[in-house]
Amino acid sequence: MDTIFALATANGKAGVAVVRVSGPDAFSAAEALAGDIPAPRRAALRKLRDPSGAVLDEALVLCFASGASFTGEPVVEFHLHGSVAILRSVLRVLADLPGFRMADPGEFTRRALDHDRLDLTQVEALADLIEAETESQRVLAMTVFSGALGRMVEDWRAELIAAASLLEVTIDFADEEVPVDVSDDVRAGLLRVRADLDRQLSGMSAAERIRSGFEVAIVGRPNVGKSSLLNALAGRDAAITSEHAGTTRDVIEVRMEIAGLPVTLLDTAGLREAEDPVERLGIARARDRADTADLRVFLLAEGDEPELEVRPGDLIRQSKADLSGDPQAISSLTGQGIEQLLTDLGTTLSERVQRSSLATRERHRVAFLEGRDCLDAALRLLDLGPERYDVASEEVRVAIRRLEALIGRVDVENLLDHIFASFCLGK
Ligand SMILES: Nc1nc2c(c(=O)[nH]1)N(C=O)[C@@H](CNc1ccc(C(=O)N[C@@H](CCC(=O)O)C(=O)O)cc1)CN2
Ligand SMILES: Nc1nc2c(ncn2[C@@H]2O[C@H](COP(=O)(O)OP(=O)(O)OP(=O)(O)O)[C@@H](O)[C@H]2O)c(=O)[nH]1
Ligand SMILES: [Mg+2]
Repeated sequence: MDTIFALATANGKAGVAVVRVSGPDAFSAAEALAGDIPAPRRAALRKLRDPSGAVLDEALVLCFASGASFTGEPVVEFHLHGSVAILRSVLRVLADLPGFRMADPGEFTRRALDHDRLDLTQVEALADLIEAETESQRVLAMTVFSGALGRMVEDWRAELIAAASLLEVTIDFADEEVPVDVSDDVRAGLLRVRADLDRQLSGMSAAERIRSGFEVAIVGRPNVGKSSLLNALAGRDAAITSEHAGTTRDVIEVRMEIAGLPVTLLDTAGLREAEDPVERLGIARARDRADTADLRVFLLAEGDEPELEVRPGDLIRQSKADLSGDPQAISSLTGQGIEQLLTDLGTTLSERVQRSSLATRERHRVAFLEGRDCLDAALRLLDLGPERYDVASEEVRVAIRRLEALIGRVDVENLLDHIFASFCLGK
């Protein structure tokens, strides 16, 4: 097996840059560059030299023994001064060591998976953790990274194995005169797992929103102040505003965090019967995006009615409070009601992620659905009586395999490339 190395920290100038080395010969990198192998888990200050003896940097060297590292392999870290030139010189020395090569993106984590340091759900969660930009994303990713989904799958697995074994014992003793009816116990076990699967499935859209974010569209007639509101909510001048009705044509997107949740705010073209063909295209886009958004903020001038269907959770506000003097209205000019609108958006969105599942990905959903189908089939067979117990237990075994694929217990080679494709170099 190759020994791999890569910059583990972000590219470019920095206070400190960490180069990570993992593999059977990792310690020889410490020897080659630092002259000795510091005691494991003790950061040691060393002059790093190239083979000619020239000093490349004065750095911290940190070794992890095989079986007690992130990857499970011997690992050496060089904590360098974050200079592009130092980094290049150190990487060159490493590349010249026999059996050493640059790591592929995600390859350290892949080795951690291969050495059972992480299960597949934890690998995915690690990718999410690194991508996390909001508080809710960090909390969800951290929960799964701590192994919560993996433990849940292990519990289901244990419950299902117990059920299948009960059935199989009954089959084995079918000829003997021991009339034990196991069907109630088996049914209870299958139903427990089934209920958990249902709960996870119904919480998936919330989890997906935490991962990918909510879309909130600001809609209303031209000139009511939608773009001004977008700018006020985002706290920056993201969209052009003007006194001309029909200013906004394309959908303007602004990413922000509301109540710890990732939100994309959409500013849209004002809705009206327009003559101008470009404006008409903009309005068609506005309608489409408002329709698919998770939530709409209807911004109205005095006397306006919402132009589109108002769905549960949608917010309706009157604009330009400073002109109307209406204490219920909001004003992007004075800021009246803007904080409250953010609070209301946060409350509405938070309610939607209350019962988030731990499963966030399509492959989780597919495994849950397939597992549940097998359990349903098993439950139906169970009702047909002991002659069908063998087929029922086979269905339970298939359910177990489907769920095992979640944590990578069964062969998932073909999945790995897909999962690791999203990793950054050095992870
Ligand atoms: N410098 C540095 N910081 C880092 C990492 C790293 O690799 N290097 N990590 C990497 O992403 C994270 C920490 N993750 C780690 C996970 C496990 C082990 C480890 O050595 N595990 C052993 C021993 C456990 C123990 O002593 O408690 C083990 O699990 O057997 C080290 C780091 C975040 N910070
Ligand atoms: N007095 C006052 N004027 C506002 C307020 N909000 C927006 N305006 C003004 O109203 C005009 C229209 O604002 P925009 O934000 O461009 O309106 P819009 O809804 O995006 O308009 P379209 O893009 O054409 O659909 C501009 O002149 C803004 O300065 C407000 O709260 N108070
Ligand atoms: Mg506008």
